Amino acid sequence: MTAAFGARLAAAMTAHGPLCVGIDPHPSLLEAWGLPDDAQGLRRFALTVLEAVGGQVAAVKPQAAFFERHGSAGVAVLEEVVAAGRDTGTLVIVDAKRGDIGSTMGAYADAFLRDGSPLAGDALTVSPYLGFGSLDPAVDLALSSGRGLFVLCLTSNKEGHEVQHARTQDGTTVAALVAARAGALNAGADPMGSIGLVVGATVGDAASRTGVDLAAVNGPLLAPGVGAQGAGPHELAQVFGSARRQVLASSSRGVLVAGPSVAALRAAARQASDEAAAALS
Ligand SMILES: O=c1ccn([C@@H]2O[C@H](COP(=O)(O)O)[C@@H](O)[C@H]2O)c(=O)[nH]1
Repeated sequence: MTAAFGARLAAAMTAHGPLCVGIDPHPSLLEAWGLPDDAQGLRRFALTVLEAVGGQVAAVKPQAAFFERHGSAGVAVLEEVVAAGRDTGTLVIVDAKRGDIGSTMGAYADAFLRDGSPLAGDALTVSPYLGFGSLDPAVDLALSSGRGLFVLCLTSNKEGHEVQHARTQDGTTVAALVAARAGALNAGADPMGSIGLVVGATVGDAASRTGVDLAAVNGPLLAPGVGAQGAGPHELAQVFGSARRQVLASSSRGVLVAGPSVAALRAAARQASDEAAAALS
């Protein structure tokens, strides 16, 4: 039986530091790397990133959108990248941000979380904005298969507050509700549960302003926004306070601009990981 995702991630962060490298084959990066904007270019790009950081960082996070924009050929590359990432021993978080009514969510869960599915990594990003309970099929399958979820809570984009800071009739914010539901699923887990949140490293004091108790989530906190979106060590320390040990900082372009040299990519990832570790210690 596979160990729980939360325990596997905690061990990976202890071994390699608290960094997730995003695999985001932007057209502009493909061009900068001298690669074509097609499925072969994607494949070369993603496998180069894995050669550089596989076994060196806690996790990688392929962004599904950049593969899907190439249709079935791109999705086939994503499948290859998920398998190759897992073969390196590095945890693979598929950033597909799925969310739908429960019956359809069951199909997404089968695609991204079921043993044997070619798109199933170690964890999946999901959206709770059809109601947290709509995620139940994904929660059930993640927990029974040793996988994890990262539920969008306080996202790194400037528009996120329109929905996430909104208050329900009793004054609770939407973000606080999402965080409390994740925390309930992680209750009693040691060292931490498998139902994480996405909390951008760019959100400043939003957690305290929205009443989100990050430490009480007792699960991993995926923190995009490091690097290209402007957040760095100072912001990581500021945003996460006493929940620092749960944080997996995520950087895509901030590392990827160092390519296509494998050595330069590896060095950029090591520097980002060391900086995150220092900020979160
Ligand atoms: O709140 C969120 C949730 C997800 N993301 C994703 O992370 C990466 C960020 O890329 P950078 O190049 O490091 O800016 C990207 O795949 C986003 O879709 C996010 O940025 N914010």
